[in-house]
Amino acid sequence: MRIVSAHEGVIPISSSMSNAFIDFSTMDCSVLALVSDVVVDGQPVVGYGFNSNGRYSAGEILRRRILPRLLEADPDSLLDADGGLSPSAAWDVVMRNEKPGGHGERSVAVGVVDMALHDLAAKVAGVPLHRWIADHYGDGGSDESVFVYAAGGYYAPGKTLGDLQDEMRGFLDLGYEVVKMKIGGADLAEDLRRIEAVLEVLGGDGSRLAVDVNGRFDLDTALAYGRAIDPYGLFWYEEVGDPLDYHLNATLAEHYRGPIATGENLFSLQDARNLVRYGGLRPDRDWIQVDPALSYGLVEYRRIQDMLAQHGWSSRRCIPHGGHQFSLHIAAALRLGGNESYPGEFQPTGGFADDAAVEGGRVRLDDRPGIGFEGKAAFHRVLRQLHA
Ligand SMILES: O=C([O-])CC(=O)C(=O)O
Ligand SMILES: [Mg+2]
Repeated sequence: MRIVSAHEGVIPISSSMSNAFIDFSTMDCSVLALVSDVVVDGQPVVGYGFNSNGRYSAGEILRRRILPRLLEADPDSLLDADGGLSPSAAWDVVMRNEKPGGHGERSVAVGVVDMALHDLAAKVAGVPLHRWIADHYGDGGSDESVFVYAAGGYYAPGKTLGDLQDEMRGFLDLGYEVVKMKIGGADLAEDLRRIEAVLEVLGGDGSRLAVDVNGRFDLDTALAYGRAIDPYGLFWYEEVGDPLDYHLNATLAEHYRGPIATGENLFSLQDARNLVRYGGLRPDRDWIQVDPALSYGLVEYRRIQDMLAQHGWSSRRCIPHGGHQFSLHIAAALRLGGNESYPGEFQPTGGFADDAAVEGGRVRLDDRPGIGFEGKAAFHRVLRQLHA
């Protein structure tokens, strides 16, 4: 098989909400279609990718470096020994002449391509991506359903405590059992009022509430909030300091007893390894949130999984950031602990297939070939326009 053309674009996923660090008024996202020469039912098979949420589009890197390398490569160099598309062979091709380190937005660009390659490979094989991953990288099987938590609880102009409670009630009505809200964008007293408002909706059960600081706190603030929220017994305390400040994280882990989660802004094997080496995370309770779409794709994510296993970490301690369908397949096939979900935000990319129902806090995988963007009508319309 051959990739005959690549069609890259940028779409807005903007909104009026904010976390503790950024607002999303100008947030956008790279989208990609890779058209192959394989024809099914009279149509070429096309692989789609996009760059999750929270980092801006990476079109310049895609157009100037990554896609030209892919399209100009000897087509056979992109195939495995059986003649199937090999995302890991393609990874070596698109990363040729790139220095190590300084991952920046390059990892985002490669992640978009890696997602589209995996979508394409599974579609050509005629199987859902989780099955393709299980067969090629996993133990041959996959989890039938995946734990998902509903992320939201952003700051927004005019948003009241009642609005926050309604948002969380909406998540529970959809079938979620664990919800996440932002903190760190207000002072401690105000954030505690917000947390307690959400706990009221959860019947006082802190183990069903995660809070996310988006890297805002210095060490003193991290510890002060930690002392204040400790009695709630929360699901996790997320990305408390700068993502690369491993010492802050390690000090926090010495003082805060509850689970800590981090990793959504670590974009490489090397950064993730440094987190495990120096970040003080505890494999019996903490969570690693590396997002395969932002961090050089599934090819790199598998390297991260191998590294974690070497350090005694179970794959079940990983719950990727991003709330996208790609990681849902990865979570099922690599037997992760779950996946984030965005029932309300980041449209049209956010969320799973239109018919994906959450039951008891878990979502079942469907049988559409590939990632299954075709089951997410509004997003699929955008993706189809790329190569119309
Ligand atoms: O607000 C964001 O950028 C998204 C985020 O941290 C998350 O999903 O955990
Ligand atoms: Mg986060």
